[in-house]
Amino acid sequence: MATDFKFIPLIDVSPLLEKWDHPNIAQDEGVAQVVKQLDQACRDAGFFYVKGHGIPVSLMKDIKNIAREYFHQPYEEKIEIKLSAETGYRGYQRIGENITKGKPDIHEAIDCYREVKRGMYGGLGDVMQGSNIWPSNPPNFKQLMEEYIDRCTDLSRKIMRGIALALGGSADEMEGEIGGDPFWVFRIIGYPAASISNGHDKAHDDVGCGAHTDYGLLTLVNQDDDIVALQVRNKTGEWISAPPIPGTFVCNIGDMLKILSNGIYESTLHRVINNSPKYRVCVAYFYEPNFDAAVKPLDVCLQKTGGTRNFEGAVYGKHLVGKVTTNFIK
Ligand SMILES: N=C(N)NCCCC[C@H](N)C(=O)O
Ligand SMILES: O=C(O)CCC(=O)C(=O)O
Ligand SMILES: [Fe+2]
Repeated sequence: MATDFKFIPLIDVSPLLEKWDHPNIAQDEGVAQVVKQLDQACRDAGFFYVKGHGIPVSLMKDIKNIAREYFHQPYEEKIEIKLSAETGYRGYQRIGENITKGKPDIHEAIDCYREVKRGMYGGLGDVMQGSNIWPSNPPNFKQLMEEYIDRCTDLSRKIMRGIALALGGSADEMEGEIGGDPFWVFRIIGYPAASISNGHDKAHDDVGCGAHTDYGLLTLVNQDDDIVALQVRNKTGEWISAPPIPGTFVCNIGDMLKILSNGIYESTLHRVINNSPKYRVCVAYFYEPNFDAAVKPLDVCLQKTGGTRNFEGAVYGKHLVGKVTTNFIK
């Protein structure tokens, strides 16, 4: 992250969503305002809240509540959809099974990915091969989550158009070979309430998710309304809270956008600490490049940064597989 930001800005993206496929989008005054705010937020913090996003707040709430219902079940029920290498790393992981920088994360989760069919990306796709596994309870879980995922994909594509303009590119700069057929990752996460010891409440600073960056282009975080737990690191190393703002998404930049922008934007470190006496639910949608995209700095960003590549290129699918295969305790 480039600056010592103290808070995360809130952006109303509705003017961008109204004009997202307009041929003269770059000339529109309302869109230009949104683009300017996106650019500032991406440079300063790599994080921003989004409102005016068009996803019904009732749906945002429903999926958190249905996730809460799922996590509330006994372990034997939850483990019916166990994540393993055989399921293409899809399914349920118990508390402490995901590790970040060698330490177990104090969260449980269901991981989902866009479907990968056999041979779809040659050998590159083998590890991720499979379709999502959904719990049978609550009964409408799959249907609701799939509807939500579709809406997040659509919203992310439109926000990425604004970010492409912010970088000085054309609106569809991040489509085609880069993200025309975007891969996505979806995590339904539950963080246990802070533990109580010696008969009195004591926050233990259990790390719900250790400091990390996200892997792709753009993340949409839908977090519980009443718990402050997500923290974002600024340039001096201070942890800045991203408190819930009901009805909004917390958005952040992933590693692939850092490379594409040649470092004009960075993927900011963040972590989760749930010190509240309540169980916290968060549903995170990750919009990523095409699985087989060879990601390298965009020409327009190279020109702005003096012409030298600040990062090695990366094949997105390889980056993902590298993470996924080292994220779990054996
Ligand atoms: N798909 C994404 N971005 N997942 C974020 C989880 C981050 C924690 C993971 N153990 C890690 O170390 O990356
Ligand atoms: O729980 C949160 O607020 C964010 C989770 C997160 O950073 C992630 O899953 O990548
Ligand atoms: Fe994250």
